[in-house]
Amino acid sequence: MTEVFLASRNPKKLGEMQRILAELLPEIRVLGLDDVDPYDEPVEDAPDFDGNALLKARAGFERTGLPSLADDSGLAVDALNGMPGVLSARWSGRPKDDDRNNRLLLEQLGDVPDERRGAHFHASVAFVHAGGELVVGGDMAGRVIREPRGTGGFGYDVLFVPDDQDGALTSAEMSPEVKDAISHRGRALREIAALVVEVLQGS
Ligand SMILES: O=P(O)(O)OP(=O)(O)OP(=O)(O)OC[C@H]1O[C@@H](n2cnc3c(O)ncnc32)[C@H](O)[C@@H]1O
Ligand SMILES: [Mg+2]
Repeated sequence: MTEVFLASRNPKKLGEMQRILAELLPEIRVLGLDDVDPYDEPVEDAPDFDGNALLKARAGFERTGLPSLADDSGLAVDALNGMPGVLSARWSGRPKDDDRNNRLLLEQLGDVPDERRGAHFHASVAFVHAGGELVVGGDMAGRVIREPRGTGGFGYDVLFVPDDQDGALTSAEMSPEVKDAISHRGRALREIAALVVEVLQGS
C-alpha cells in the first residue's frame, strides 16, 4: 500500500484530500498527524498560504520520512481587504471554533450590502519529498451570505456561495463530489497530483 503523510489535524480537510487522492491513486493510504508519533508541530506564522503550507509539509517530511503533503487555506473577503486570509482558522480566537468564526464574520459584514460581499477561498498545497519540494495554489470565488446554510463541508462553507454551479448553493449544501470538482483544494491538489503520483509510485 502506497503511503503519503498529510500534515493536518483537521479531519474534514484530511477527508477531502483523501477523497481527491484516492481517485488518482486507488491504492493509497493517507496518514494524518493523529496516525504518527507526535512531534512538535511548527507554528503557522508565515505571512502567506504558500509559506505556511511549506513549513507544515517540511516538518512532516523531516519527522516521518514519508513523502508529505500539507494544505494551508482560508477565506479572503473583499470587504475585509482579504482577511481572515491566513488567520481564518483562529479568526475569533483560540481554541479554533468554526461556529464562533462564522458568527464573528457575519457580525463584521453586517452592514456590507449584497453587491460588496465577494470573497474567495484559497488553498496552497505543498509537497515535500526526498527529491525536492513544490507548492501550488487554487482558488474558488463566490460571496458571503447572511445566514448559515447546509451541513456538509466545514469551516466557512455554510456562509459561502461559490459563483460556479449557478451561484445558488453554499459549498456546505453541495455534494462532496461537486465541492471537490470546483474547490480551491481540489484545484490545487489536482494540479500537484502528477508529481505526487510519480513520487508515490516510484517509492
Ligand atoms: O493546519 P491544519 O492542521 O491543516 O488544519 P487547519 O484547520 O488549522 O487549517 P488551516 O490552518 O489551513 O486553516 C484553514 C481554515 O480556513 C477555513 N477553510 C479552509 N478551507 C475551507 C473550506 O474548504 N471550506 C470552509 N472553510 C475552509 C477553515 O476555517 C479552516 O480552519
Ligand atoms: Mg492550521
